[in-house]
Amino acid sequence: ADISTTLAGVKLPNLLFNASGVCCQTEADLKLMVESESGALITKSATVEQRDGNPAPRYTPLPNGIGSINSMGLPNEGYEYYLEYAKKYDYNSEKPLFISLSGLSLDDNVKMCKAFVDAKLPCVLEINYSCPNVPGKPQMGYDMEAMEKSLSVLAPLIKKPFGIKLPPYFDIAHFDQAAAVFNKFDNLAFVTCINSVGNGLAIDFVTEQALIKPKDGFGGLGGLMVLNTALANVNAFHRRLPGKQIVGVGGVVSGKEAFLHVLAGASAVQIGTMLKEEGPGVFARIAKELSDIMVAKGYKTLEDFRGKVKTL
Ligand SMILES: O=C(O)c1[nH]c(=O)[nH]c(=O)c1Cl
Repeated sequence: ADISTTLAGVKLPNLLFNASGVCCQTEADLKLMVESESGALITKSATVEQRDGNPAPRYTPLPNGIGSINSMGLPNEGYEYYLEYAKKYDYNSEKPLFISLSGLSLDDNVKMCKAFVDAKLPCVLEINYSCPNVPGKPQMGYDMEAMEKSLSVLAPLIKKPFGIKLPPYFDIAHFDQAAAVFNKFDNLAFVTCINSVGNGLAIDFVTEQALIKPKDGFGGLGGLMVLNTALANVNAFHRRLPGKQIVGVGGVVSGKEAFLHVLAGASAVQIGTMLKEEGPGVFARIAKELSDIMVAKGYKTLEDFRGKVKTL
């Protein structure tokens, strides 16, 4: 079956790629993504300066495949590293490049976006409004006014289609309020839902210790356990953002969850925890599983079922 897609005007040979943060901090990581069967790749969220991030242990999978917890603390090589990578990238390859930016202030985001705009590159920007793990920095995604202010500056600056990475919302009024902001920006081409479910706490029963070191063990939750919150956010914004696209992320462990994300409205699907645990081979596996599901159900393309979740 045909699992190709288009996102922000660029063609992806298949709808799967990495969630920013996983397998994408260094050129070596990104090379693995280029060599994988993913349909695209996205870089680790960049800040103006290089960051070491939080002390380890700062990521761990959770027992029984239910997911993961992380409090990485935005470790990255600094935006100029990713700008250089974007300048060297082979845009004739069939795999488009996405760049994640997560400035610690609006000025930082302006500085980084300007640099990418001035470089006139084909890569697509995804602005991260939802990092839950920088101590002292509440995430923008839960501050509608701050997001609107940021977008009112960045959207005209970026000019071409771009996306934003959102935290999960849990209240219908918040879906409504967030969509009202996003619908004001025509070149906001897609929203990526969801980032990790912020500030969970994983405790080891035997040792009675938190599993990760930063923030008293508090960190973002990912993996299968967040699937149903992810599907809700994908569908809520699919219903509320006519003319925009949704990138679905959260809980994709097989072709089945990728299928459900498309059914909920996703135009592309990112994989985080499963990529971290299984490695880049996950893309070939899930691509085949999804294609087999589509054949079994009689669907030829993603358009045949995108957003067609039935209600009772
Ligand atoms: O701690 C992190 O680096 C991190 N971790 C996440 O789960 N989401 C993010 O957006 C970021 Cl920036």
